[in-house]
Amino acid sequence: MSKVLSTARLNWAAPGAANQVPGGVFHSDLPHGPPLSLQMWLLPLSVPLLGLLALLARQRGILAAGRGALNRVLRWARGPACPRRTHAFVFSQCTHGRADSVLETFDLHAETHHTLELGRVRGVELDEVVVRAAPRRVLELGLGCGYSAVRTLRLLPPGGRLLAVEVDPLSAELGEELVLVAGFKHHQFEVLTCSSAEAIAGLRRPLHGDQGEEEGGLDLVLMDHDPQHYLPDLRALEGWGLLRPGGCLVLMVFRGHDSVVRQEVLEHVGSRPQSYSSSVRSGRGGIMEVQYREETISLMSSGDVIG
Ligand SMILES: C[S@@+](CC[C@H](N)C(=O)[O-])C[C@H]1O[C@@H](n2cnc3c(N)ncnc32)[C@H](O)[C@@H]1O
Repeated sequence: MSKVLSTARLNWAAPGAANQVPGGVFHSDLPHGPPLSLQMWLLPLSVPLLGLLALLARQRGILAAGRGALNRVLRWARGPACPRRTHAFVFSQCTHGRADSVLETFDLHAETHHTLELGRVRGVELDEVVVRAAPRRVLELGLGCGYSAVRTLRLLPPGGRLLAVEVDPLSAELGEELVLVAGFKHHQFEVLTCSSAEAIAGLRRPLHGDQGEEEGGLDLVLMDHDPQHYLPDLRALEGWGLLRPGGCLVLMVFRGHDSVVRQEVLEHVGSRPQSYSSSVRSGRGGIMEVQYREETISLMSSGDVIG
C-alpha cells in the first residue's frame, strides 16, 4: 500500500519520464492526477463522506430554521418596541467605547425583540451612501435609540458633524447616551429634542449666519422619523435653502407601508427637474435616495434603477 502511495507521489511530482505505473504501462497521454489505485480507494470513501456532509448541512439548515421560528415567537411574546428596553440591553451588553460593538449589540437585540432601529440590512445601505458622499454636515430626523446615528458617525470624514433630531424626550436622552457609549463626543454630534419642523426652522440661522450669507448647507439628510413628515420637511429644507446647492443627498427610510408618501415624494421631485436628479433606485431595505442639486436633474434610491 505504501509503495502504491509513494508511486502516486512520484507521478504527481514528475509527470512524463516518471509516468510509469507499477504495472509497467506508460501513460504519458493520460490526464495528470491521482493514479487509478488511489481513485479506487477514494471513491468508496467519498460516498459516505458526501452523505455525512449533506446530513450536517441539512441539520444546520433545520437548526437555523428552528432558531428563526423561536426568535419570531420571542419577538411576538415580548410585544412592541420599547426604547428603554433596547437601551438597557445595549448599554449593559456592548463594549463601551467601541462603535462596532454597540451596533452588533443592537443587531443581537433585534433578533429577539421588536425594535425601531434601521437594522443591519438598511444599515449597510446607509453605510454605502455615507462612504460615497463623505458628508461634512448631516441632519438626521428621528434619532430613536441612536443606531443610525452611530452607523453614520463612524464613517464621517474628519471634521464631519451630525445633528440628530428626536421629538420624544425619553428617546432623545437614551439615544444620546448610546451615541456617547459608542465613543463619540459632543464636538462630533448634537441632539435636538424637538419636532423635525421646529428643528428645520431653527437651523436657518446656524447654517446661514446672522447676515443670511451662504455657509455651505447640508450634505446629507436622513429621514427616519414619521413618513407623513417627509415631504413637508423636504419642502421646508428646500424653502429655507438648507440643502447644499452643489449637491445634497436626502435619504428617506420606507418600511413597506408608505407607498402613498413615496409616490408623493416622487411626484414632487419629478416636478422639479432643475433641482433634483432624474433616476430612481430602490434598495432591498427600502431606502429612497433623492439627490438635490440646484440647476441639475436626478433622483435615486439605493439599489435597482426603476426609471
Ligand atoms: C424609526 S425610529 C428612528 C430609528 C433610528 N433612526 C435608528 O436607526 O435607531 C423613529 C423616531 O422618530 C421620532 N419621530 C417621529 N416623528 C418625529 C418628528 N416629527 N420629529 C422628530 N422625531 C420624530 C420617533 O419618536 C422615533 O424615535
